[in-house]
Amino acid sequence: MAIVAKVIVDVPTMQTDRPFDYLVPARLEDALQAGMRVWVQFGKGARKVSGMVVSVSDQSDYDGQLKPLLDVLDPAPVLDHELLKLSKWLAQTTYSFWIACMQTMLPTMLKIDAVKVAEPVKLTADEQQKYFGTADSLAIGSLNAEQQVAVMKLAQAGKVAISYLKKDRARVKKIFYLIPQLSLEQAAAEREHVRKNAAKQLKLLTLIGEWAANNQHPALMTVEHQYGLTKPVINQAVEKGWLKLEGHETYRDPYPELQHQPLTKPLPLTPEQQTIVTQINAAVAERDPKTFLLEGVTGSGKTEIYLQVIARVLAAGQTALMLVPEIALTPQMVNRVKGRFGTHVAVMHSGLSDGEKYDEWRRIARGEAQVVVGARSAAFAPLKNIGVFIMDEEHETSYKQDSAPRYHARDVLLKRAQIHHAPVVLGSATPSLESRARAEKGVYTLLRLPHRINDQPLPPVHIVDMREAFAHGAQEDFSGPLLDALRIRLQRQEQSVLLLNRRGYSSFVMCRDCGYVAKCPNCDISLTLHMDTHTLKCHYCGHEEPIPHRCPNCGSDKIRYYGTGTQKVEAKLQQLLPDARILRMDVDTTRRKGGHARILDAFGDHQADILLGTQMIAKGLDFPDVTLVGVIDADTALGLPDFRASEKTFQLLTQVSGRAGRADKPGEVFVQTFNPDHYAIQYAKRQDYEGFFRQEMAIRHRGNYPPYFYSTKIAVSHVDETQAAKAIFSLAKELREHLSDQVIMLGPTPGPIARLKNRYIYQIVLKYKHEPALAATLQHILEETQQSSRHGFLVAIDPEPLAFV
Ligand SMILES: Nc1ncnc2c1ncn2[C@@H]1O[C@H](COP(=O)(O)OP(=O)(O)OP(=O)(O)O)[C@@H](O)[C@H]1O
Ligand SMILES: [Zn+2]
Ligand SMILES: [Zn+2]
Repeated sequence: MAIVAKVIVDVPTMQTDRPFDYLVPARLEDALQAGMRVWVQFGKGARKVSGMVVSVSDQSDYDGQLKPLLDVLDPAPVLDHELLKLSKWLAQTTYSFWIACMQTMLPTMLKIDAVKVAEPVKLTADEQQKYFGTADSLAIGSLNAEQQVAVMKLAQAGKVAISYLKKDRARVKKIFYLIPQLSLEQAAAEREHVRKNAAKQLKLLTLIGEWAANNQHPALMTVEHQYGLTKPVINQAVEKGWLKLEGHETYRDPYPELQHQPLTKPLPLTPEQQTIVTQINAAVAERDPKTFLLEGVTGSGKTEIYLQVIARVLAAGQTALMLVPEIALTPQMVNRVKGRFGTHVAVMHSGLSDGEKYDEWRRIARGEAQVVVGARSAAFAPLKNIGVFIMDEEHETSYKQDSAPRYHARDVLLKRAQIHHAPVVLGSATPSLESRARAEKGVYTLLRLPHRINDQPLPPVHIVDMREAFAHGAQEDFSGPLLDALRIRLQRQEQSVLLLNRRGYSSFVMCRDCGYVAKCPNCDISLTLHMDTHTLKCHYCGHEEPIPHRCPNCGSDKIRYYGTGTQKVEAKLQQLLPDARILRMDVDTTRRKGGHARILDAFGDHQADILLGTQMIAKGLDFPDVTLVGVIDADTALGLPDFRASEKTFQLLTQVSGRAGRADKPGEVFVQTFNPDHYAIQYAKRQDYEGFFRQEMAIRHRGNYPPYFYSTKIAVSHVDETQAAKAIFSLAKELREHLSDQVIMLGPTPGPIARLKNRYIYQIVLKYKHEPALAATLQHILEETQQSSRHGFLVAIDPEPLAFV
């Protein structure tokens, strides 16, 4: 009987988004398993493409002659049964291509596909610029689904060649060891045959004798360093048969400095902590996939709870998956988990090199690491037998991916929890409204830690009305009360943290004479200044140009940089407090690898009195001598047309306030604002999450916003604005026909960025409570646009978007 492999091919289009049957050649019959990548011939031209085996069967639904599968890429499955199942669920719930979802789950180095420009280049200058910029090749994995389709089309037109770069095996890092092939006596005898002036060879022979006698296999690297024996000398010895080189796979350790620290001991829990740990442990033991919402004020000891639950899970022979927001993956958090569980921990976040990521992934897949700490994409870590899922700072918006597949890591954890029969712990001092509302309804179990460890009070928060402050001679960004508080800290040799709540982290260029702002020629967005390369870049399409010295519009030379302003604020602060030692943390000072860690270490070391930074300083920092937190501009987000603006402001203020007075010295917070009476600011002053939750829920209820309503955003884009507009209106009509009249439709409107990568965007937001026909309707719309994609339409569907506009 023939064995058939069901393969999802790496051709991300709607028509190919299903398994195709291939005949498994006899030589592979025993070896082939689901979750392995393979080479197959596909389509009219019988192109060679890669694909993923999703199942192996002895039956085929296809009547024609099956093509044989060409080859396997992986010696073992890269996706196990659970992750394969998860990938299908992900594709359905995010309206994405199945193959794209599977690729999202794998580390970059396992993605074998890169697209290269064909030689000779047949792309028009426009196409070259649009897809490749100045590069001559690009990884197709770095493109979104729509771009991938576009590039595939270029490939079909023979304009670019697809070349598959398989790097993963070559990139396995190996350590070579020297295995003596001579005994002590043989080595001595061999010395007689060597020229007397060949000092290196004589030395090596002596060493070989010693290693043989002591049964040692020294590492090549050590031998080179310790004895100054160069590679040619050793290669010669290998040729002569004195030595053998043996390569052993090894891992890159992203945190070498943590290697030799003694492990920390669990702290004796407070009664509050103990009650919570007991409840979570009970669910772990009963394999109850329930969700806990751990609402604990800042500094209440949530992390210690996570660590003790993880310890319990490990003791039972299970594994643990813990997510933290990218921004909080400071060495502080990694230290705490690695410090407790040492080599059992694998870390996954974007700060690691591709090689490091790949190594950590392999350690997990092979069962060598049982605890995973990572950012969003670590939700797909290939752990087996997971005993608990933890998501710290569960309200963080970085858990939602804003390109396809548009998934939320929280949903992934909840789904995996069902498969593994394990509980989920969502922790935060300021839970998302969605999660807190679910706890209210009893869908999640609410656990609360209302007190700080050692019953330290939460720091008092003073609201400074900046309108008044300016009347009383405030110095630009600094009110009198904040400056006084800073001076007191300097006298007492205590530390302060200052938050500059500027929206976005980008800097731009503007002409002071005519107001011209440098904009991207392809997108409706200003270009971002990069001082390191001295260029202006578009973060959306990659367009890059030199910084102008004269205004291209009016010719004036008064063209200036504007930006987050941290540098300017720092200069002003230094002028006001000449003796203060200030550390600045923003995109510029953390751009280089490890920049983040260096600044935090220096601050922890008391090399500075004041840490001044953007949002990245608000989270997870635990410095005992910080007794003052200042927020320079609390309201920047409040003016945005975003229904989550109040929630985000409240969360940010509460989180950053939580950095003060965490140890025995009491803390104090100053929040400067132009809206002192705004409820988000008032509740943050009282650090009253529950109060804020109730008021905000009332407002969401009145506006029919989440969490009272579900929402989905649908965007259509086209290079021709009229076409895009027409398409969105016909799409709106179709949605109205198929959906109930309970659905609230916002739009059609132009997208928040009206043009991106030369495509005009129009959008619709749907709000609804229960709409069983929605998924099928959207799926149908996607299929339709695929048909019409030769007319250049692209549709993007975003379930539960972070923002409507
Ligand atoms: N049971 C305990 N006994 C003594 N100290 C503890 C205990 N639990 C936690 N701590 C200490 O209290 C401090 C605050 O705890 P932790 O950082 O875990 O709080 P958190 O709730 O995670 O804080 P945040 O949300 O603000 O980051 C830490 O320095 C921690 O080591
Ligand atoms: Zn100008
Ligand atoms: Zn652009």
